[in-house]
Amino acid sequence: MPSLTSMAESILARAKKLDNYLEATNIAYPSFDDDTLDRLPDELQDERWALANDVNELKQLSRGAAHTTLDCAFSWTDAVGLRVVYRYKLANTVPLDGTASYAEIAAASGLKEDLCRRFIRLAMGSHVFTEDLETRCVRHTASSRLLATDQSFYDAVGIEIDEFGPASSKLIDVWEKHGQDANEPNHSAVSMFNETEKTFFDFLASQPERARRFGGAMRHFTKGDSWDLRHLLASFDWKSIDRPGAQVVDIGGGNGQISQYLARHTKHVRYIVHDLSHVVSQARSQLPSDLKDRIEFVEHDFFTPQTGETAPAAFIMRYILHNWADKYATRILQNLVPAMRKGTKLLIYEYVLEDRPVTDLTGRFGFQMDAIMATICNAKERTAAEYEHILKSTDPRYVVEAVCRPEGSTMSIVEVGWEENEQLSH
Ligand SMILES: C[S@@+](CC[C@H](N)C(=O)[O-])C[C@H]1O[C@@H](n2cnc3c(N)ncnc32)[C@H](O)[C@@H]1O
Repeated sequence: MPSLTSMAESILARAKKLDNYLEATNIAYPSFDDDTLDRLPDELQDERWALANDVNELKQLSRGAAHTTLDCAFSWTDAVGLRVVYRYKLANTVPLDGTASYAEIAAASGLKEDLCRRFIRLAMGSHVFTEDLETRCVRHTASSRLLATDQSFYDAVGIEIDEFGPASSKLIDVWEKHGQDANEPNHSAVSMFNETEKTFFDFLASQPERARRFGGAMRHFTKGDSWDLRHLLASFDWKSIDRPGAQVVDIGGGNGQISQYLARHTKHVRYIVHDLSHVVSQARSQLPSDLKDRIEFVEHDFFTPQTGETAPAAFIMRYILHNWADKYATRILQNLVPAMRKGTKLLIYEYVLEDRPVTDLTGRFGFQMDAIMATICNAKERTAAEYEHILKSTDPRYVVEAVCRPEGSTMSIVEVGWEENEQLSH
């Protein structure tokens, strides 16, 4: 491990770089009131995240082993403070540019004044709100102001703190009841927590406000450059299949977001979006008219085999396999086999998990997603080796040809080919 001084020097060098930019462009230094680092250009954003990672390492070393572990153990207390703020919409009870007394917050929210004071002060430990020391009134910080003004940010906080977090308390109970290889989506921690035998998505279908929140949260989480679909273009040689007559089948393609984007960036390929009937009928009616000759929506349950009459140039799946345990992921892959031919590609567009421990704050996201997938549907994020394993165990003719994560992208493409090998096919 480097010395504390050399770690601090590296932090200093990064901080200076950011300060230099802020000073040169007359942007204020960041404060808890104004997150000015959001205004850094793309090329300096990486420096900002590197600074946060370095500071986090130094913080953990200086807190020491016991305190760092206890910080993690106590993190539920921060979460519960934020949950109270979320549930009682406390951010909306404080004027954006003024202050509110605890009595006013209590009157506006319906939460007892004493509880408002205690839980808001708990949240203040994470710089969600601050208090005017003279008047003892509450004022916004950048974080609480975001909660009051950005609905998808509010939804993202809500889904974690009010849905997934509490449900995760049932994860171990699920393993004890259904076994450690529990893989039924309707026996998940979310299902147990909500006392239902429904899957999370079926359950959401009967809860319009929670379904809306889920959609808002997903929009927030997929904002930003690292999620930009241009990375999908850089992950695969689309020109290699962009010829007259070529078809790409978008398995579980939802409203066709991926197909629409690809249709606008390829010339000839036709996109066939497969999904369940209720999704298809809605998606069809929302398809922009200029894409009607390039995109077709077809009802197809991916737990039934492809007909195999025509072999598409490629199948693509985004956010499909990570929703399913290996048992089901294998069935989905098995059902493509009748349509696979030499030259057909299967493009799995997913978060591909690192096969090593990751401590940096950005890279840990994949492991956090993995915990979420376990909680909501007994599913998982997978490493490249795990993708290879489920493909090979489904059918040895599947061959992983590349795993590509373009620079700056969160998502990767696992590019899979099909080997028509006489010996294997008999
Ligand atoms: C997480 S969404 C991903 C949607 C789309 N691939 C995207 O990336 O925008 C999962 C999709 O799988 C679809 N789905 C779930 N079960 C299915 C099944 N048995 N057959 C076909 N589609 C299914 C859902 O309706 C939903 O559109």
